[in-house]
Amino acid sequence: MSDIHTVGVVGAGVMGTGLAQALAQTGHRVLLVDRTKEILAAAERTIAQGLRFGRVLGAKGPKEDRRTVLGRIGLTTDYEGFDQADFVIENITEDWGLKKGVYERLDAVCPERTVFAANTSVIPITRIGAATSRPDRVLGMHFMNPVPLKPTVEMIRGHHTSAATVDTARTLLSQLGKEGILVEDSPGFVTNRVLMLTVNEAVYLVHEGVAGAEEVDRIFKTCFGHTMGPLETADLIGLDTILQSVEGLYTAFSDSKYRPCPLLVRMVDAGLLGRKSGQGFYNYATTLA
Ligand SMILES: NC(=O)c1ccc[n+]([C@@H]2O[C@H](COP(=O)([O-])OP(=O)(O)OC[C@H]3O[C@@H](n4cnc5c(N)ncnc54)[C@H](O)[C@@H]3O)[C@@H](O)[C@H]2O)c1
Repeated sequence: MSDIHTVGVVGAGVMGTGLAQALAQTGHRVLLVDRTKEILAAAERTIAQGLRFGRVLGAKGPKEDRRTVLGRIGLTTDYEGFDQADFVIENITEDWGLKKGVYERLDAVCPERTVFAANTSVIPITRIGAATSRPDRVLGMHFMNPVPLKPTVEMIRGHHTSAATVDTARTLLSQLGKEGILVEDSPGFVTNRVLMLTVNEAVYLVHEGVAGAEEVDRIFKTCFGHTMGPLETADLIGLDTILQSVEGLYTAFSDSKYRPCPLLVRMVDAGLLGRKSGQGFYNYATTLA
């Protein structure tokens, strides 16, 4: 597979901005699409800020002027340029109804050769592939947050995903300076089947008054050597995404062990989404600017 040059990134939230930054920093032409110009403008500011700090923290790619890197990112609300996309990575809200509509649109606007990667948390890749006319060219690429700094990606093979598609995805990952670990399709894959259950159970501990958020996190960090506790991780991911993922697992497995904690539901209803809203289990008001 020859090099991948033009990459469409759908969704300019936490993951889409990180991906656009990582791709542009490694020389790719990026087409970033979201619903409104305002969201895209905010995404551009986040990426500019990420470029300022990312290099210090160890992001991949040659040292380049920030404007050169930002100049590789085209912003669009109507998929302009996607007829040139070699590869598309979808990162919209974890909602099957919304994602289905996006895949139908992508299928219509992208060339037949374009590979689609779903950066979903729990939705089965086989179901996503079936919403397109190219299920052999659809796979899961579950990036970790923050994308520019995380070296490993969980790759998921759907029922129809071809070996050539997996190879193409590996080519893109090597261009990004990342490595993939391939697993088979199942709701939540490996990462989120375990992580979402852990986070939800940690929220239950706070809900039941067994321990405060800080105590829960400190136990994981100091007893198990984790860099972050489960509730800090939840704040980083976004509590809305956690809730959508836990609900997705609950539905997929029809298993009550994935029942969402009422405190998680209440926090999402209250707009306490973690880092992205400035308040979750911890306060980030001073770090948002
Ligand atoms: N946050 C994480 O740590 C993480 C990690 C891995 C995977 N994921 C997955 O990545 C995806 C995105 O998560 P996120 O945290 O970036 O969410 P987010 O809420 O930060 O961003 C989602 C973006 O999708 C946009 N969007 C919604 N509907 C759209 C549509 N029809 N067309 C175009 N854009 C649309 C929203 O406007 C928003 O900007 C989800 O599927 C999530 O499960 C998240």
